[in-house]
Amino acid sequence: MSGAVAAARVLPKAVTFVTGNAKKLEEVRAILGSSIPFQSLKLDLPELQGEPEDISKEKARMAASQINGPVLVEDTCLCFNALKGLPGPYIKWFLEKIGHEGLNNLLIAYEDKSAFAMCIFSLALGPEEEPITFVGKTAGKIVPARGPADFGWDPVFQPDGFEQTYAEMPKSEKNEISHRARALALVKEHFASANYEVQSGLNSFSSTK
Ligand SMILES: Nc1ncnc2c1ncn2[C@H]1C[C@H](O)[C@@H](COP(=O)(O)OP(=O)(O)OP(=O)(O)O)O1
Ligand SMILES: [Mg+2]
Repeated sequence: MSGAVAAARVLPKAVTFVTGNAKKLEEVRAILGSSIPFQSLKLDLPELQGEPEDISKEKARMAASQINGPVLVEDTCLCFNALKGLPGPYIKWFLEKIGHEGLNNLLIAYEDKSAFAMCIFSLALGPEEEPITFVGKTAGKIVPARGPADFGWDPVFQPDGFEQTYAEMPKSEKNEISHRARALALVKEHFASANYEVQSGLNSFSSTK
């Protein structure tokens, strides 16, 4: 389904962004501002296996059936080109087990330190609906950790064209070029053209401008 839907689609309630990661939520709020009204819910959804887009879609299906309403979820991958895209969606466990140094060590045998950060949002309008995906990528390279270590692998990812790692960059700058910002730009475009109407109790709003 593309973003160009003519008839207004009534959603029973506002979209819920489901994540167990407070930092992700913080970035999504900072990037979206008030452009898309959403609520959030902290739920630890299972970490699935497979191709990144399938993982994100399945995550949305699970969240939509738990919430019984429209949901937005996001799955983040860090893909090393020398390793044909791994750790990819498994970056969470790699980071947890081997840390920043271990991530660098994975590439010791390779000259190619290039990588890309990828963020895949999936929007499911309800439990029985096929999720729509929005993919954002930012190319860069893996470097020894620099900068504050308060968000995941930010200290070891240096985006192309910048001298700083994600962790060293001012948040506002990161939020302009990040994989998450690029995916959210597509989410915004979709909401701007999809003509959703939300009805929840006394409140209602339309996603069109
Ligand atoms: N922008 C980012 N910069 C650095 N690290 C990130 C970023 N986004 C996510 N991470 C980390 C957090 C996780 O360890 C891993 C992504 O795994 P993922 O399953 O998408 O997140 P999560 O399990 O923390 O939240 P969720 O509940 O939304 O799945 O990468
Ligand atoms: Mg997760």
